[in-house]
Amino acid sequence: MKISVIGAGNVGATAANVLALKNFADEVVLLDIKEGVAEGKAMDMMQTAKMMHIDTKIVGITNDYSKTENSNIVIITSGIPRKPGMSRTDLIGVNSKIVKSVMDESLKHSPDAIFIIISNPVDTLTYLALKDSGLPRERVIGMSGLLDGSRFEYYLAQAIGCPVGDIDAMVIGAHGDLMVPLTRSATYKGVPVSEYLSEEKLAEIEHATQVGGGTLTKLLGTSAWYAPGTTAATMAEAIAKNTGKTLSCIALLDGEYGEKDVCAGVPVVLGKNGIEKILELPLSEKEKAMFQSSVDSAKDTNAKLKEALK
Ligand SMILES: NC(=O)C1=CN([C@@H]2O[C@H](COP(=O)(O)OP(=O)(O)OC[C@H]3O[C@@H](n4cnc5c(N)ncnc54)[C@H](O)[C@@H]3O)[C@@H](O)[C@H]2O)C=CC1
Ligand SMILES: O=C([O-])CC(=O)C(=O)O
Repeated sequence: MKISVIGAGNVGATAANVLALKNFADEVVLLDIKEGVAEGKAMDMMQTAKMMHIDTKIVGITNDYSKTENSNIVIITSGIPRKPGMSRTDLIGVNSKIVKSVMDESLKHSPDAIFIIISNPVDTLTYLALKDSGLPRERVIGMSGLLDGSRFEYYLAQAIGCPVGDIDAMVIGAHGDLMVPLTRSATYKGVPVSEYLSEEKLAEIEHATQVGGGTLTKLLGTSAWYAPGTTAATMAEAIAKNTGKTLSCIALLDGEYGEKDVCAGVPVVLGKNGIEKILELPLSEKEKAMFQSSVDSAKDTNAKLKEALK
């Protein structure tokens, strides 16, 4: 199993490190355009190998895609992150061009790879990567729902006062402030969280989840990386190990949830072919309306692509 991570910044380097710690890949290649940075980070990680029981070989490279040859999975994190006060959509001008060129180069060297897109605005850049490459939707997957769900679970666990591992909750929709935390089906040890938390508290948690990335951006001065990098590695693991786990991921919708020709977060069964299946949840009328508004926001961003790529 060979996995390439394009972009050796905060998210890319974290993804590579977590992949190495998970220890299931033969090789992880970290590539960046900044001279020496990927090499340095790979060397630094390799110097933890004995202490952390890592058998995976981590290779760093400056812009030489031949080293990514025949990757099974390519994770694209290249691009600029937002700063406090910016929206993810503000990144489209710079990042659409970067993702398009990185996708083209990666595909030349790894024609059979499954692609995980991270760069923002991620729903739209997943759509771009799909359309530009002409790959089937099974092989181009965006990362966000699992991350947003982890934030939702964190906030719920904080409020209930329990370990986060005892909470199960999911977020669907586009990766923006209109994302849809599925509170109705969120549980603490199988019991609806509404048994433990008031409507007001749950509304507060939903909002905190929706703006979770922005909150971290304000605190850090740039956007988050530990949970995003870990989420990317976890998606790659589900694909590489063919687990069939259902994770919320960004997929091209083709009639599911009444939507077509748009990428947004939905529950996806991940396996050796990438997207094995999209699960259609029985949403309430309120959830359906929220999902619709969220997907409409992704469509609005998609409409900016043509101009952005000029
Ligand atoms: N989908 C999601 O949920 C999340 C998405 N993101 C997005 O991920 C992206 C990366 O974020 P960070 O790692 O924090 O940024 P960063 O600035 O730390 O790293 C980005 C790296 O990409 C590299 N890069 C730029 N152009 C490149 C190219 N053409 N080829 C190869 N590498 C190139 C830069 O040199 C830099 O090292 C941002 O767009 C951010 O918004 C971040 C967190 C979560
Ligand atoms: O907030 C950002 O810009 C980065 C991101 O998508 C996240 O952490 O959710």
